[in-house]
Amino acid sequence: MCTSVIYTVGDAYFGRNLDLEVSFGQQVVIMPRDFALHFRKLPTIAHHYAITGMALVQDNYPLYFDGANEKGLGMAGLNFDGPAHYFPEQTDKQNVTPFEFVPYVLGQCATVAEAKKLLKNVSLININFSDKLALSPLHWLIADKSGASIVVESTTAGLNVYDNPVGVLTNNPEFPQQLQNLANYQSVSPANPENTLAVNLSLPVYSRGLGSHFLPGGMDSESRFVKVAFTKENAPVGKTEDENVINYFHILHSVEQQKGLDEVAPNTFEYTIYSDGMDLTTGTFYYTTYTNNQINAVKMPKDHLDQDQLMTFDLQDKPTINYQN
Ligand SMILES: C[C@H](CCC(=O)NCCS(=O)(=O)O)[C@H]1CC[C@H]2[C@@H]3[C@H](O)C[C@@H]4C[C@H](O)CC[C@]4(C)[C@H]3C[C@H](O)[C@]12C
Repeated sequence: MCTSVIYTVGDAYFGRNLDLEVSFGQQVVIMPRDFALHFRKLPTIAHHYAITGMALVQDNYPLYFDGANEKGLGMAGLNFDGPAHYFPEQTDKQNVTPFEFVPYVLGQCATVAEAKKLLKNVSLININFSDKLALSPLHWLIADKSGASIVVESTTAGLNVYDNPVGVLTNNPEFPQQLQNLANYQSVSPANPENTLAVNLSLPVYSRGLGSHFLPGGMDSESRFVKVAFTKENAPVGKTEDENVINYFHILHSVEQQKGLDEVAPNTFEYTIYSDGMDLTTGTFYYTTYTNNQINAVKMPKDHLDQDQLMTFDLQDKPTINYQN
């Protein structure tokens, strides 16, 4: 499972938890403006917006899991196994394969409004990256620094683009059902509850936090959607970048998966391999990993973006314990 959020507090922070049982060897990858973007069925884009994100580089091609561009538009791909459907090539469409989709959008669009326009004529097609790397069934959260966000889901019905009033995405079911399910939890609150069950009964408020008693806490996609929406909507607004980055990671870590809790095959457990987020105004990319809770950061080198070579940064995965004696 995975979770992606946009947290808007002056600057906006966008990113995700990557939850899986195996790591792909991903790195932080900066794609500068002149890195030639080749497509299977579309003309090459020679000059585009620069992108920073988490990607697996294969044959000098960055397969982005998530990222954001220099204009403050972010995009993350999350598992959508079952409903996801990709199409054969269509003559009247911009045919994009899912592994090209993140750079296709982030390379050309500065805002969610621009992305919506671009998506009007896009079809996601079923062409694998290679024999070894088949397509993944994904859906995507796209968000910009104004806080606007959309969800893109390619199903047998076609390419569905939904406005996202919550600014979060997890996995199945389809996005409209996630919103419908969220409505079931509207009485959950950070405040102590009022007794509306039976006003003549004296019910003690025996614990702090009783307003969130019915907040789901499971690893499943619907539970994480509700929990992260609650955490994000009630997150404080910090006064500094440090405070907001810390708030942001607390939101993502509220739905992180610890090893041992989500068995996907006998004795194999999905866990949160990394959590990341970009400040969509400054372009600084932050991340933590399962073994290293220290927040690491890679700045967008704004004066060195007019070039054509990828910049890669290995994940800092070693535990950092600050021994005090
Ligand atoms: C598995 C990842 C999504 C995490 C997630 O949602 N997990 C939940 C699993 S489940 O619902 O509980 O089954 C997705 C996100 C981005 C994906 C990667 C990116 O799309 C980039 C390439 C695309 C290639 O076609 C396949 C390898 C790949 C490198 C993908 C592997 C994998 O499918 C990734 C890493």
